[in-house]
Amino acid sequence: MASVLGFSSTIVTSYESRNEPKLCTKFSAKTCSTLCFSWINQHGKKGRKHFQLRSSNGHPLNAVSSHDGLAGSSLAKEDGQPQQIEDSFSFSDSESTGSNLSITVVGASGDLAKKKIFPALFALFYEDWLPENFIVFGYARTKMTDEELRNMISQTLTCRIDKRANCADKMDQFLKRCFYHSGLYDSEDNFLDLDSKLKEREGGRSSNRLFYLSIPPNIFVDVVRCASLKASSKNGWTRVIVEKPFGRDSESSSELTRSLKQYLTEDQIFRIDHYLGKELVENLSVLRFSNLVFEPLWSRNYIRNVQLIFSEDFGTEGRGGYFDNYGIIRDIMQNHLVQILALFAMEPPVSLDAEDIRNEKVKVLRSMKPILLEDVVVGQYKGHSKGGKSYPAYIDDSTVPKGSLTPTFAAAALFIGNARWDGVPFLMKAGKALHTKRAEIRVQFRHVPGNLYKRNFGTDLDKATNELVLRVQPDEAIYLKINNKVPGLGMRLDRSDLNLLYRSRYPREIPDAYERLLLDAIEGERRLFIRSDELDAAWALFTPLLKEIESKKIAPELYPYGSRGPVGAHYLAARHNVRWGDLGGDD
Ligand SMILES: NC(=O)C1=CN([C@@H]2O[C@H](COP(=O)(O)OP(=O)(O)OC[C@H]3O[C@@H](n4cnc5c(N)ncnc54)[C@H](OP(=O)(O)O)[C@@H]3O)[C@@H](O)[C@H]2O)C=CC1
Ligand SMILES: O=C1O[C@H](COP(=O)(O)O)[C@@H](O)[C@H](O)[C@H]1O
Repeated sequence: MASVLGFSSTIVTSYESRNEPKLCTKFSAKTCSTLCFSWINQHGKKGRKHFQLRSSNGHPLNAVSSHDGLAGSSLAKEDGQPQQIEDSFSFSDSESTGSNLSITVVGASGDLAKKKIFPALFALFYEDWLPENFIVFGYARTKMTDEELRNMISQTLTCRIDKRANCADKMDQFLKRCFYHSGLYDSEDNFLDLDSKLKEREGGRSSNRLFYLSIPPNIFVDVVRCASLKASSKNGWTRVIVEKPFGRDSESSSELTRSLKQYLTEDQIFRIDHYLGKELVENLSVLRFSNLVFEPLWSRNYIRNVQLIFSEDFGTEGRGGYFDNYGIIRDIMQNHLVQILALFAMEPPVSLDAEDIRNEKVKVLRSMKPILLEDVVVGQYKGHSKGGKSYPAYIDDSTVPKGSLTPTFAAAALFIGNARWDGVPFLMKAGKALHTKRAEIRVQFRHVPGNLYKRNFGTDLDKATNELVLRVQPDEAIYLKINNKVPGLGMRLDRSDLNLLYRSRYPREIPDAYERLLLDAIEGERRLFIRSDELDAAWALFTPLLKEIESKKIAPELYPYGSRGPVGAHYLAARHNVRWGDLGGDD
């Protein structure tokens, strides 16, 4: 760790950008301002005369993107028109005026709030990432007191495995900052009451307000209208995190965007895709752009296929009602997998700034060739008994309509029609109720031309090509399959792994994706959030396919709960000369 004197030069050039504000929070506010001020002066970044939070891309934040040509964020005026305000958060503001951060979790009684959002907020608090003055409000229709909310939240809070000190104290301190307000999602009056409660807790300080919409999509617009008209900040920024699904197709997604933009500017909307907050997905660009060995190989010249694989070993039990309206292609492929694909395939961005990265991602999405029905396999799990235990079929769920054709599994071959990737199959596979839970990116390289060791491989030359695997979860790892000489006097080659196993190399708990994304939203860093044109391009890719599947009533291939999925997926891969890497048996 750099000494205090070395801070401005050493930490700033390091990739561990989040050590900076964190380090600062450990110093007195004055020392902190001086250190960061000195860095900003030295590097001339924006010339701002106070400490700034740094984003996950290592840049001091201006907290305003120039996308959409806006110089500042806005909040809606009473007439519903966006009104320009200063959009910045800084510790110096917080020092001089004691500015506050108020986070309202809308849908606080729900599953996602309990499972992910409150625990992530606590983890940020536990690790000193939140500003000194922050409060958290839960909002939902369910009647609850502050104390009942605290009890509910406390069930799912955990401390870092490797840092349990003061856990109970920290939980107590966090819970004291949590409050609850019960209200309807479409009632401006109820949001006005929320505004009064927020103001009371904010104690007259200037305040930045973040709303997390952890609710079903049919009420997004009502909430945004009410929150923006009646509970947005009058003297700081107002931002809204929106959870997927962002529509069901191009039309409904555009309609949602249009409705949201009646009350918010694009800069205020943070469309979350939690896969972009996962450690290994975040590392994809680092691996590519900070190592000489990968980028030169990153094209059709050396890569023969790329596989994006998502599987869960449980079904949709309990979520059948939601799932049946969407299906696996909308639930996983159109967002999580396609976002990873765009990051994987994009050209090097001009910089790590959000707009530079999102510009490159959107180019990839717009270069995608239409997905052909013949390049897609859909499946649905059926009931299965194993070891005396029986597992239900998808349609056994009482919330799923009888005879539903909704796919719980899909595999597809996608192609990018640009110079770098022409002809390279990007194979996606996503499924529920499979034999394993995992998410990974697999890159299979071409054969070595004129390989001198051909005869030492045995019969399966295909297995002898290099393969790079980024295991997103579980047990995060990056490994490269190489060919190696088996030690001894003979000349026999063996497949071996160069293995970066995270739990061995970095034996500390990896933050949950929601922690990174919440912190980014607080800091105004948009890099890991979906811009509206990215969303449009992703829907433009999948909407025709979805319509074709639905209008032709394509029957999904049934596969047993807990199996490896429909055999059709193997035929699909084989037609593109691909072997699924996750089924190879030696991974
Ligand atoms: N759960 C998960 O793992 C994931 C969820 N998401 C998305 O996040 C959002 C929230 O998810 P989740 O917490 O599971 O959702 P829930 O179904 O649990 O809904 C959240 C809250 O919204 C209110 N609510 C539910 N249904 C309705 C309705 N029909 N009309 C009005 N209010 C309703 C309820 O609160 P009350 O009755 O108290 O008002 C409920 O507690 C959804 O958009 C979901 O698609 C995305 C990824 C993963
Ligand atoms: O967005 C979603 O993601 C979850 C899987 O998330 P993970 O972080 O647990 O891998 C999935 O279960 C759900 O169906 C989907 O809506």
